[in-house]
Amino acid sequence: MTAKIGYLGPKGTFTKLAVDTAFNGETKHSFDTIPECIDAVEADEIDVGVVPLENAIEGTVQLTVDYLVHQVRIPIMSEIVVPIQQHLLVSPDFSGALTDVEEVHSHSHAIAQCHQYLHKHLSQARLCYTSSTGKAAQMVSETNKPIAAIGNKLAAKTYGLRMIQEDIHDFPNNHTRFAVLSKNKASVHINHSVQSEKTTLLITLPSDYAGALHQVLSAFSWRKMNLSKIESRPMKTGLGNYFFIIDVNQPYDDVLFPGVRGELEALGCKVTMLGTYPVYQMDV
Ligand SMILES: O=C(O)C(=O)C[C@]1(C(=O)O)C=C[C@@H](O)C=C1
Repeated sequence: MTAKIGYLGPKGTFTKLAVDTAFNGETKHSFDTIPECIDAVEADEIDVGVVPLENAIEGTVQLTVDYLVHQVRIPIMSEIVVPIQQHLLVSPDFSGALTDVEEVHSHSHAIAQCHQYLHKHLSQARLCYTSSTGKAAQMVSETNKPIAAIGNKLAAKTYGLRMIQEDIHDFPNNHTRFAVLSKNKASVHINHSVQSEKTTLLITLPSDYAGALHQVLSAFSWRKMNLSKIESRPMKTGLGNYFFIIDVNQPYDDVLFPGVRGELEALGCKVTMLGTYPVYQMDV
């Protein structure tokens, strides 16, 4: 049976670009928000959900991480990494200069990736945040007002917009990681070569004491387990309470990971695995 793939939509988002590159043949369903997409996987309305996880310039997509940690626990089955190029999109009828643009619409992450450009060239324009870059492009296509969207070439094509300025992101090596979420591994078919394997752990420390994080990291370090990311997020139980999300650059195994878990649990930590999965780096 063909898997149903959900993504942060509407058409023309970077998530849709990632989904189109990674999956072919499957049916694709657009969701307006990240929580709606994750909820649909949880409710078995779709088999797979694809949502943004982290951008090279702006960092973690907090909404995705917090939703996966606090609301709905669905394993990460794969990670897709795609290059990100942000363009300034206007209606084909817009004939003014950049200084005539009154508003710039986009997703907060896309706006953040272009802060310097906006500061230098569009300081008069009001910044308006949308649920995705595709949504911003759709809005620009539906009005006669002198407004612009930040988005990709697919959005320009999908909504018939003109790219008034290409490549407006502030740093060149721009990529975003997308999480492929599913309850069932068999639903995820990505026909690309695997670049690496990763395991993401959620670790809660028992209480704030000197050297706690050092002890946690030691459990990985003396086993020579390479970490590619460590990030703390509030537990939402009060100021000063954090959990850590740790990416380990290797797949789960039956010796090292149980060893780490046992050691950390002996220290009073709680360890939860958010996924052990292949990473696919793609050109879109
Ligand atoms: O709005 C989109 O196009 C998305 O897919 C979301 C998102 C993000 O959340 O980071 C994805 C990639 C880009 O970094 C900008 C926006």
